Amino acid sequence: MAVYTPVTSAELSQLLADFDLGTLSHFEGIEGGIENTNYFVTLLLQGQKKEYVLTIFEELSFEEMPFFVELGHWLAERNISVPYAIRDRNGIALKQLKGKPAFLQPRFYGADVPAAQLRPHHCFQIGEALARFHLAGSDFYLKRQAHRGILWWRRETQAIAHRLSSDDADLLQQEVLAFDRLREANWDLPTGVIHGDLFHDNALFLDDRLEAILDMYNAATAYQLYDLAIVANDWCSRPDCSIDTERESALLEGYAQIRAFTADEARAWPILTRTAAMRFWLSRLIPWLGIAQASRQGGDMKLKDPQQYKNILLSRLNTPAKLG
Ligand SMILES: Nc1ncnc2c1ncn2[C@@H]1O[C@H](COP(=O)(O)OP(=O)(O)OP(=O)(O)O)[C@@H](O)[C@H]1O
Ligand SMILES: N[C@@H](CCO)C(=O)O
Repeated sequence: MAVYTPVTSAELSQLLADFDLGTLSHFEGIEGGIENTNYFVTLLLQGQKKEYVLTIFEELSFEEMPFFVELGHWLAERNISVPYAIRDRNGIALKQLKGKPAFLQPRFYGADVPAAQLRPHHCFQIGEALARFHLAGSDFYLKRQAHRGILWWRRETQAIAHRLSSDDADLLQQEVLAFDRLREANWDLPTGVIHGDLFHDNALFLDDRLEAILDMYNAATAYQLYDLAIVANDWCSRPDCSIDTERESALLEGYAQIRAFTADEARAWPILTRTAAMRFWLSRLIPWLGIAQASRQGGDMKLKDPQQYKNILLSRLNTPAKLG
């Protein structure tokens, strides 16, 4: 259960008093997420019920929030189907609940597709949607360094090395260095706002059509192809962590029909699929080792399996990914 911050109906009603969306009819915690607390909130306005989602941010500070609030508005205004923070009657979208940043957003319908049911047509659609997201976000006026990006993985691989086998520590370090070399090469790798965590559980499908992309709180300014690599590793890997090339081809085809790849992106693809695997191996390892989970109170932190991402990395090393 991932409701880390409990709220009462009185607290919620107080927040809702700033909006003209109606009165509180019902609310319930959403199980499933691991980073933030989410509630489905049903409001009654002129006899009609309408549903929203309230997110309370467990890790992001108030200072970090404007990037995400603005990004949601920016993308939604460009017809990208993502949640955005609803402004109250004074134009304020970012709220405070229990001392934490919070906002209310429209509810989307549909469900994520379980990993075992992902097919090429899902991958094709998410590829198209990600390319549209990248194009819409390419001139977004705010920039953000990923909080689990290059500085973080350089620092953390050093910090945890003594807790790992020397083979694992070397493997992480090898991929950190491979990304450093890629950056130094100054290849033509389009940069812009990326989603940063577009796993299949962050996409809703309705009647087999992609309805919305959720959970943009790892968004940052980075290589667009790196974002696609994150998607490929999650959406296109089999239970044994090998890559399903049929799904991966569909993903790349869907993406490329919206935004064509550069020649340098084709060269960078095998490296970035490994970087993306290293990033999630590391972010899963840290809580697994019991190092960093200070901000969670009142709920159990759900741990994801680091070994899966180590195996995806090994799979990417054994069979380098190809673009085109
Ligand atoms: N706007 C929305 N409309 C419909 N459902 C939503 C919306 N926002 C969140 N949800 C539901 O809440 C779940 C958790 O949301 P989200 O992925 O943003 O949380 P999180 O804690 O940041 O998760 P993660 O584990 O991916 O980091 C989603 O999987 C989805 O079921
Ligand atoms: N998608 C991440 C967790 C949320 O950031 C993972 O599977 O490790």
